[in-house]
Amino acid sequence: MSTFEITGGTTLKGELHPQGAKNEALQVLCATLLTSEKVRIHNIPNILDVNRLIELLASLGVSVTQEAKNTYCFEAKNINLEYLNSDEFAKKGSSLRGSIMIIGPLLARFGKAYIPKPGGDKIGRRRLDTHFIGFQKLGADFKYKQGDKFYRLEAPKLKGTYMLLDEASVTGTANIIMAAVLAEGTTTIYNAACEPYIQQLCKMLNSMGAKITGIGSNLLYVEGVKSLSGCEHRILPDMIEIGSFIGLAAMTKSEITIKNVAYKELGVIPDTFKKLGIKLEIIGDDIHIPKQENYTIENFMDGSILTIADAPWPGLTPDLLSIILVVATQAKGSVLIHQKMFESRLFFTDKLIDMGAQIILCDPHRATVIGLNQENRLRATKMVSPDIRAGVSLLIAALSADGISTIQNIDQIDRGYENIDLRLNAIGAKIRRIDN
Ligand SMILES: CC(=O)N[C@H]1[C@@H](OP(=O)(O)OP(=O)(O)OC[C@H]2O[C@@H](n3ccc(=O)[nH]c3=O)[C@H](O)[C@@H]2O)O[C@H](CO)[C@@H](O)[C@@H]1O
Ligand SMILES: C=C(OP(=O)(O)O)C(=O)O
Repeated sequence: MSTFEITGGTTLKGELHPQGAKNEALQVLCATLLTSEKVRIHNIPNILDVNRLIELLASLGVSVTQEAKNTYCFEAKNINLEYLNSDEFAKKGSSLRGSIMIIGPLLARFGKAYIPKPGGDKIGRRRLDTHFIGFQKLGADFKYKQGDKFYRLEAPKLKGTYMLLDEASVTGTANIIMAAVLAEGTTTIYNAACEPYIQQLCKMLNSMGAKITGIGSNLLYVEGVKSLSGCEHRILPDMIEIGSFIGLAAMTKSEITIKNVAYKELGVIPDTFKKLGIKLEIIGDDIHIPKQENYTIENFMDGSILTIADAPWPGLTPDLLSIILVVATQAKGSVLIHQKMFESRLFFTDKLIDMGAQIILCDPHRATVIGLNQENRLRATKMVSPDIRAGVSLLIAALSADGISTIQNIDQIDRGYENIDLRLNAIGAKIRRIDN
């Protein structure tokens, strides 16, 4: 496992270009399995999770051609379903969360799909009921034995139906949509997740000949078609990376411009950072964060302490809460961070407390942060990255801290951030990658 050694306390200055969105990439890559024709995808981020999924698709028989740095062409003409029974598949499939989304396309096109229990962040229980109940409603037979780490689904034919999802699961909605596009008849999905990731997937599928309406809402209609054709698709900039860069600028008192952010797709993210007192200027489609010596957290209108909580889209994505928490440690004022979705995502606050941050972890879901107003810098320390977003939050904390910090297990960061060390060093950061 590699390590980052970070010399903190330097101010950064310059432009950052966000990578393509990890969570969209994982969906649209799986969608390439739905057609035997060529699918060209632009702006694919060069990150561990995406590269692992591309490798998995190639092992399944998809022909993969890299045409430019972030552009690939996929052709799923000769799929080897036998691979699903191999030990190698069991290992590769369980190494990331996104692999779960090969089920919908495989089931729709080939009538069967097996998948090992997927990986991803260990941030609490991450159930998959929504996926499997959805497939069962479409007529699939689902087999899973407790202790067996494999899920098996078979369906000679999928039939459209009405379904009300028990929760607005992001990958669950994507999976069900990809199964429904080739089902017989119309599928209505209510309480669907509607993140830009899902909207992008639906637009891509429609460009392949699918008939999906209601895009952007939580009520989707999917009229099944007999087959899909190839297409060309461009992945949106990663909104979580954009949020991470805004937080980084504020914490390190840096002036940073984030280029081509697709501002319209960012939902409540910019306003949430503004509530922490961070100034953002929108110039064309760029976000410019001016150098700020201090930032003051707003209270609610009645004077009570601000709460920032996650919620299904268009609410605030849970993937930014760890970053918001770390940024609040140097703000003026207090805020309650409420992580409603995941139950183990706030434990990394112990590390921030070691560094001198004032945080009370009220319970696994809630933390109160009392900002230091940039008066006392955090202290450098040694830490291990527990998950992707905590990892980046700790990186931001270390960049703002006095002294030299180390973060181990940075594979967790590489899972979702493309060459983060090189990109930040280019604007003045001091991060050294040590390959162990
Ligand atoms: C590969 C991928 O795309 N991963 C994302 C995806 O994971 P993923 O699709 O796995 O997450 P889900 O949307 O299924 O659910 C995440 C968690 O939130 C809970 N939940 C979900 C919906 C809801 O209305 N209420 C609720 O409490 C679930 O029980 C679960 O514990 O969506 C998560 C939620 O945005 C993000 O953190 C992950 O980055
Ligand atoms: C939780 C995340 O990823 P995954 O679902 O891949 O574990 C994330 O991107 O913050």
